[in-house]
Amino acid sequence: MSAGKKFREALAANQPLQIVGTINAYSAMMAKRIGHQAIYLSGAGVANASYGLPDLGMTSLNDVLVDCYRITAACDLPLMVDIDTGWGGAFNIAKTIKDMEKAGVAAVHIEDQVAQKRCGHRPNKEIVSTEEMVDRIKAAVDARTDPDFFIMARTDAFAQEGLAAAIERAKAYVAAGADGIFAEAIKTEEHYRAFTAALDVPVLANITEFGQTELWSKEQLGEWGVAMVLYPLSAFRAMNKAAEMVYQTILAEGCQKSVIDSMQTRMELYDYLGYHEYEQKLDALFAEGKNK
Ligand SMILES: C[C@](O)(C(=O)O)[C@H](CC(=O)O)C(=O)O
Ligand SMILES: [Mg+2]
Repeated sequence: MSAGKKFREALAANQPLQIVGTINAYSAMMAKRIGHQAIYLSGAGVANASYGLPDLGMTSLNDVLVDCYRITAACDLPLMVDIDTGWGGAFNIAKTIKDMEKAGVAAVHIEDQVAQKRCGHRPNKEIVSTEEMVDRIKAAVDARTDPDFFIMARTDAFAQEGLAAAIERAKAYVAAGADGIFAEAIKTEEHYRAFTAALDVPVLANITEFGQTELWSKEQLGEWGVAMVLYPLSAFRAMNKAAEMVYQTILAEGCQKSVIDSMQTRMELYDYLGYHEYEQKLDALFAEGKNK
């Protein structure tokens, strides 16, 4: 089954579908074992974690692809990827889609900000015209080879143009072939209800922390018609805080004993990795060698 098909099945089976950010291959393995159905590679996450850069459109297609390959090699959950503005004009966007499919990605979202983009929850975002975004979507849709590969349009228009204009844009994006709509940085129950009522494609709510959106629950969002709930950087933020505490403690106390309880144990780590199965195979191979 293709990655795109897996994503669509997960979407049909879960209302709404929770999609958790997995900053690396190992996080993706943990998310799967814990029972999640879909995972996400954040554009901000790649910029921040893999390159030490802010989320300002400075990472390239190839920078993001490296992380896609690592994650899809380690975990077979459907992966949604943030492709920012698609990295260029129609040809570039087509290449992005083809490369994402080849990397085993299930779904992407492409946004209507200018190339010099910002995080969706920051002020002073600039957006392109509806026509330009429609062209981006058409280029993406035309380029896919798997009809199940899921192409979502993200609109950042709410902040600048308001609710009605953002919904009009979303409608135009759906008419251009978008399979779903990511309504970025909308704020209230009324906003979500207005989006989901106006559109007949799945709508995604980005429940990112410390931004514009309240941390609405999956149940609340589901009632308002939302089909996908995204937690792009939740685990990453928690990892960072834990790491910060460990670095500080080692320096301040000369020892890590006081923070040992915040650490995943060696056994837990090995369990997620299937370390013992590998080790047993190795032992068996060695034993065979000795019997000869
Ligand atoms: C979803 C997002 O595009 C991302 O790159 O993860 C970000 C998340 C964030 O900065 O909290 C966004 O622009 O919303
Ligand atoms: Mg992003």
